[in-house]
Amino acid sequence: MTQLSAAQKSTEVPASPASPDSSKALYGGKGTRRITVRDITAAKERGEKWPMLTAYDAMTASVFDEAGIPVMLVGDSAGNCHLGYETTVPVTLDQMAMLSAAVVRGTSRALIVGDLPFGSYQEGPVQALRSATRLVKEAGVGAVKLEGGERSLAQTELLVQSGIPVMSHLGLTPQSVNTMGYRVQGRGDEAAHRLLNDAKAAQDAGAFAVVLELVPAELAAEVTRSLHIPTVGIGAGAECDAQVLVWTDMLGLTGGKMPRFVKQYADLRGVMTDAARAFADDVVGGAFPAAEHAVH
Ligand SMILES: Nc1nc(=O)c2c([nH]1)NC[C@@H]1CN(c3ccc(C(=O)N[C@@H](CCC(=O)O)C(=O)O)cc3)CN21
Ligand SMILES: CC(C)C(=O)C(=O)O
Ligand SMILES: [Mg+2]
Repeated sequence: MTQLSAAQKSTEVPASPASPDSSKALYGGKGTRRITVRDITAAKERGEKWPMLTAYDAMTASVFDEAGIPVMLVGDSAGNCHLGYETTVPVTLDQMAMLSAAVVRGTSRALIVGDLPFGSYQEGPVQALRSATRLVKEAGVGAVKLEGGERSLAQTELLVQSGIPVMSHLGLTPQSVNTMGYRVQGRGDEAAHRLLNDAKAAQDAGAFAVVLELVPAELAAEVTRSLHIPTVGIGAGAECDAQVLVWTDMLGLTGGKMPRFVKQYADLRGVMTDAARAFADDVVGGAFPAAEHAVH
């Protein structure tokens, strides 16, 4: 066995609560192995905030992985943002399996969460287990997400008992657009109480995290304080443990009217439009290909 140097030994001294061990951080930490749901649980205990982005393909996912994004969601928002549908409702489990597999292949560090699409878990726990098992075995996801608290309780329990980590999704649940519409959820005492109950039910059923979509910030803060699992906000204020955005919204690729919770960090749509026009102009004008692009 090799002797540890003094410097190596000193890194093993447990961090005091006053100076949290930043080497373990989900974002900006030193870890290189793939993140697990246990790392997510530990982050809540440290009071650490973390970012999540959606991804639908290997290349985009590899960029976010290299940027250090610790958790990626293969969202059924792929319906809108990748497949050209109006809503997430038509998305199939076959499509989610294909996209999830690509995102897993494109990443080495992020925890990949696969969204269970509409119709793949509503029939009951057995259907949910069959669907989630496909995403785990065929695509290699580390966890799945499903919409609903109380109404998806039996599904969450069976998946967790079977060894599949579950992220729950409450508030605006887009798969229920035909009954709920796209509206803020949890406004008013009764609705707020129902949401808090749903969150606790998801936690008790074994969920490792809960997405809160379009929920009043004060209510999301209360849920965050009440749970020992992290809350992941989207339009749910700053007090959530984590934040998620749809990647094409965040990078300005989606186009059209954005939900007000979106912050745009780039203008990919503008960049790509300009590049496509520059290429087209070069082809039409004869500037491309130049001599160095030809083979002889
Ligand atoms: N591109 C994209 N981004 C998303 O965030 C997203 C999807 N697609 N598809 C799946 C769901 C659907 N989501 C949505 C869809 C619409 C609103 C929306 O219309 N919000 C309005 C009104 C809210 C209200 O005041 O009640 C808003 O201005 O935020 C919000 C979230 C979030 N998800
Ligand atoms: C917006 C997030 C939470 C989602 O469910 C999705 O992208 O499908
Ligand atoms: Mg979704």
